Amino acid sequence: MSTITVKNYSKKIKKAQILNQVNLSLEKGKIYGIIGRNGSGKTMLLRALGRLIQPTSGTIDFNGVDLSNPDGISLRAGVVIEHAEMYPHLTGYENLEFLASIQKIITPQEIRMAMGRIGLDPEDPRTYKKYSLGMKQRLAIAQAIMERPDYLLFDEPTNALDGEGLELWRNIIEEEAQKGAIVVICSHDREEIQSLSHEIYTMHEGRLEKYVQA
Ligand SMILES: Nc1ncnc2c1ncn2[C@@H]1O[C@H](COP(=O)(O)OP(=O)(O)OP(=O)(O)O)[C@@H](O)[C@H]1O
Repeated sequence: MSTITVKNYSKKIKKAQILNQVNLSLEKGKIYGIIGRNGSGKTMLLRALGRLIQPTSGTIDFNGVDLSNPDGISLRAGVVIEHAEMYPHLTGYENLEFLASIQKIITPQEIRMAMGRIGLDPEDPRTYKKYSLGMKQRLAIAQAIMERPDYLLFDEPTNALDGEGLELWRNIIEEEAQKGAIVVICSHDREEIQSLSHEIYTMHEGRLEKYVQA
């Protein structure tokens, strides 16, 4: 079974211990929820999983192979963490088309499908700067799923979504997990996390613990 394993992962920035000996094992096809207060380290953990930061100590491996030295491993992450960098003068579709031109692994039809799954119209002539916050969030979700990632990382992905957007997003993550993706979601919204996740963890001052329901 494909597994991502985080072992004793710590991250210090200046004197602050942002992640403290984090251990976590993520399996294919499962949805993981992480809850925690502002500043507890959730985003930093997602950045670690997305390999956007390097640990001060500890490792992340995929099926036993260290991901900091990932020769020969093809593991695609779909990430919705920070405000996505998009071109303001391009339409949503044109932005995704540009991003897809980097890896060249998907067709225009697949870009359109990804947009359709989250309720965006690929033919919408509006440029990104005219998008509402919720539309921007939907476009970031479309970008994250369009290249069929092996794992998906979402940081508070739904705070600007309306009811319809939320429903579409929930369907997407359930479908992606069923297709075999690993999905990790960080949120303050305990109820949302509880309704979606197979396993839940709490983050507190950089320490991760399994959440045991009372
Ligand atoms: N670039 C940085 N340099 C120094 N400290 C940082 C940096 N980025 C984040 N931090 C600190 O790391 C800690 C964890 O931040 P993080 O963004 O992971 O929290 P979070 O749990 O995602 O919070 P929120 O719920 O507000 O999004 C915070 O104390 C924050 O101030």
